[in-house]
Amino acid sequence: PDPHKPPVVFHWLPIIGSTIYYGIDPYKFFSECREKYGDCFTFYLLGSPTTVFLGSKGNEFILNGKLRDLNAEEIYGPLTKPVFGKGVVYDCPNSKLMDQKRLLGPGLNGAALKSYVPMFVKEVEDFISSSPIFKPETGICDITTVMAEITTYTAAGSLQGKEIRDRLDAEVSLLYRHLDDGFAPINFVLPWIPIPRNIRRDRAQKAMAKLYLEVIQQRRTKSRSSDEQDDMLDILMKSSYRDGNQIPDEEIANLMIAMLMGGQHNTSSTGSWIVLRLAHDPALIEKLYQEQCDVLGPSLPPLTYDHLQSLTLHNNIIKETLRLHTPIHSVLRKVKTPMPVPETSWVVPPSHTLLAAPSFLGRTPENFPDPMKWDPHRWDDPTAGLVPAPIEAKDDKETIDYGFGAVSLKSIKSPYLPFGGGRHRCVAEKYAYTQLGAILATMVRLLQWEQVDMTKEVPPTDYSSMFSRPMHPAEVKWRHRK
Ligand SMILES: N#Cc1ccc(COc2ccc(/C=C/c3ccc(C(F)(F)[C@](O)(Cn4cnnn4)c4ccc(F)cc4F)nc3)cc2)cc1
Repeated sequence: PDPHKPPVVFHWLPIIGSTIYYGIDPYKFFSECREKYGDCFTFYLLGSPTTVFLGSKGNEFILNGKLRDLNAEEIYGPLTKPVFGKGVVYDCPNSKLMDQKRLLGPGLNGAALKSYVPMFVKEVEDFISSSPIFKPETGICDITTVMAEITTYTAAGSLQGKEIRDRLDAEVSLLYRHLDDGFAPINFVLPWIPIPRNIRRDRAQKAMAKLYLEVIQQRRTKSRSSDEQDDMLDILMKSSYRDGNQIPDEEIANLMIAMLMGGQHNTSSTGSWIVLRLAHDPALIEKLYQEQCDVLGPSLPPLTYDHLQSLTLHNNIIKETLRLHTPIHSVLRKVKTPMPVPETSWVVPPSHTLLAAPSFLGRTPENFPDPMKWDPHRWDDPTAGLVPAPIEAKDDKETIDYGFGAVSLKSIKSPYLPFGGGRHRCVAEKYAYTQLGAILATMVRLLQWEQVDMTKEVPPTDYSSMFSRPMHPAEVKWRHRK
């Protein structure tokens, strides 16, 4: 083995290398490799030498890597450009992405976010009162299907705006499905193959973008009643890039599609896992109902953003679910300049892809006692998930601003990073918590549920799609709360 490179994971097959092992269960694969090779090792992912660097040193090395050394858009661009469209996210220089993240901020935080909560609640109430699935008094449903619909309606009913929401039942959901079918790991390597799925994806992207352009035109002509809170579309229509130019309408449309895609997969996967984990321990559902009665009063008034901030058990359930069920398990970067691995004689060459798995630390006993136990109460301990900081930790206050707000430097050392870190850190964390919190609180008010077979374990994880999710079918037995 080459003393100047990280060790290569033994594999039988050329090209395929360890792809299948990794694809079936990344954490199991990483854990076995870590036993043999330590935190930094190289494996072959569909022919590409992929260097994994686990632990907080690896997270720092990759998530806080310098722009001249590491590149995200080279890896993600081919996959996301056909789905999101031109000129946004990974189809533009990183500086433009940082500017786009800055401009998205106000639509994902503050007054806009607060205004979404009644919309989230209404969408869940309408879904449960009108969907044929919930017509009877009790029944069995596939929670991944239900959560996908609830997530789409709550995202459309808030972030996407009224016009898109109103067209959701008919054309938009079909377009969304065609777009989504094009969002598959195979498109990391072969995004251009003209298979029907990709041709439909390209057609759907154009049709979706056209829809947004029509809505933008409509809004430009008819001035909206001023008392309504601006939604994301309003905010982007009023926004300008750092260079003073307004965001072109096409880029506004494509950013809205990116938000829809990103939000959809992360929230529906996490929402499904929350329901499945609670079905395995239904007493917790009653605890959640009790928490709402205690905190909001037995009359259970209409839910507000401020209410959600005080529902501690609800938030700890989301937090604990994200620890074991982080939708994105691997963060990938292209190496652009040879990168020496600190405290070793190794240099990662530009032919390699770097892979960080921030949630690997969420499964290590040194960071979380009994790590594979899903226990929301572990977060009642104020020291849970904190890195044992040396006394003289001076960089506590130090932050860095990549262009969309201050990100703390120390936070990258945390063993709990479900929203990533550094310049590519998620800007929609608060939106995600608010959407999930509103969905969970409303479902708890309307339904009770448990596993079809209470002796079973929680379903296994399907790591093979773009976002890890429960293996299909994931069924729960539910009934309307009296
Ligand atoms: N055999 C086999 C075999 C081997 C391996 C595998 C599977 O291996 C892998 C490896 C890596 C990955 C990475 C996932 C990945 C990355 C980027 C994105 C994204 F860009 F899309 C996103 O970050 C998503 N996001 C962020 N926050 N919210 N959404 C985003 C950004 C901004 C935006 F506006 C909208 C967005 F939605 N999405 C997903 C997934 C699977 C299967 C089978």
